[in-house]
Amino acid sequence: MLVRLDPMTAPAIRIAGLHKHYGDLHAVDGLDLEIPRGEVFALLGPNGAGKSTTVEILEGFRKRTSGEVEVLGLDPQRAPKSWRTRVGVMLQTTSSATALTARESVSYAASLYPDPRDVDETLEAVGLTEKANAKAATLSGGQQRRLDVALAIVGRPELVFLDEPTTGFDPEARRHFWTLIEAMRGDGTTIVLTTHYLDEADRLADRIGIIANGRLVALDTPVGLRRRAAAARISWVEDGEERVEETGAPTALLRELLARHPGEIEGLQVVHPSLEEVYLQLIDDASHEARAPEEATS
Ligand SMILES: Nc1ncnc2c1ncn2[C@@H]1O[C@H](COP(=O)(O)OP(=O)(O)OP(=O)(O)O)[C@@H](O)[C@H]1O
Repeated sequence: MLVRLDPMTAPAIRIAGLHKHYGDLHAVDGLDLEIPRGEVFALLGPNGAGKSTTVEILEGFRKRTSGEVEVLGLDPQRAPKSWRTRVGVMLQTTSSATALTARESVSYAASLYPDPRDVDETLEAVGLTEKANAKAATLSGGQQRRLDVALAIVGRPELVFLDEPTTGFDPEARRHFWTLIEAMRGDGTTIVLTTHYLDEADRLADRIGIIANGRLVALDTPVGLRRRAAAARISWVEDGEERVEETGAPTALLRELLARHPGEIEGLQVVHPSLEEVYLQLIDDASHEARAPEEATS
């Protein structure tokens, strides 16, 4: 049960016991989560894990089966229109392929909000200045996604949902987008993004939630998640042969190596596990756990 809080100061998002069933499928299966204001939160998980369903419930576009949800202090299913102007939304599928130009689309969206950003500044922020007068329908896939980002942020939302925002972006556009997110974080905007790019989550997120089979299987800072894989991999060449050791105490092993080899240690590398390795392990563990009850009954 969510305790009543002042809607103006409540956390950006509160979720308690959220379930969403599609027939027999439990797409969201008992989710509890709180996201404070000003946080950049990344929701990760494999295809079909329940990320978009969760985000769409939070956006007020999908009804939940049960549980409680509060976004900026209000239930999205019952929130008044004024609530929607405080929330920016970028859906997973592009919504911008219209006959309007990029500038006209952003201007129109800006007209719906009480205190919008400057239209040209918004186009610049997403790297679309040169395409401002191009019809949205003629933009490339990546450019349309950039326009979607512009439409989500032009209203100067307190909270913005970005569902796989950089899918189709070239590497330069992704870097540009990261700078934009960092600037929005600097302004105190709460940002919830789903992504399949672990480097993006690692770089941008204050906290990461990993969801599998509709359940949160990890919730931590990027550093905290990486620390879960205790072992570092140290490799070097000794007597002409490559040696590799995995250790939870890399400094101790390095000291020992340095003592044994007073000179240069050939091919020395210390590699810490990436977020991707930790993520894949967590997802693998979750899928084994999900299968275990079925195996027990079959
Ligand atoms: N309208 C619907 N009717 C029936 N099943 C649905 C519906 N929408 C989603 N699902 C199912 O619910 C599960 C969760 O889907 P969801 O789109 O939330 O996953 P996701 O984590 O966002 O995946 P992806 O990374 O592929 O976008 C999937 O198994 C999907 O097939």
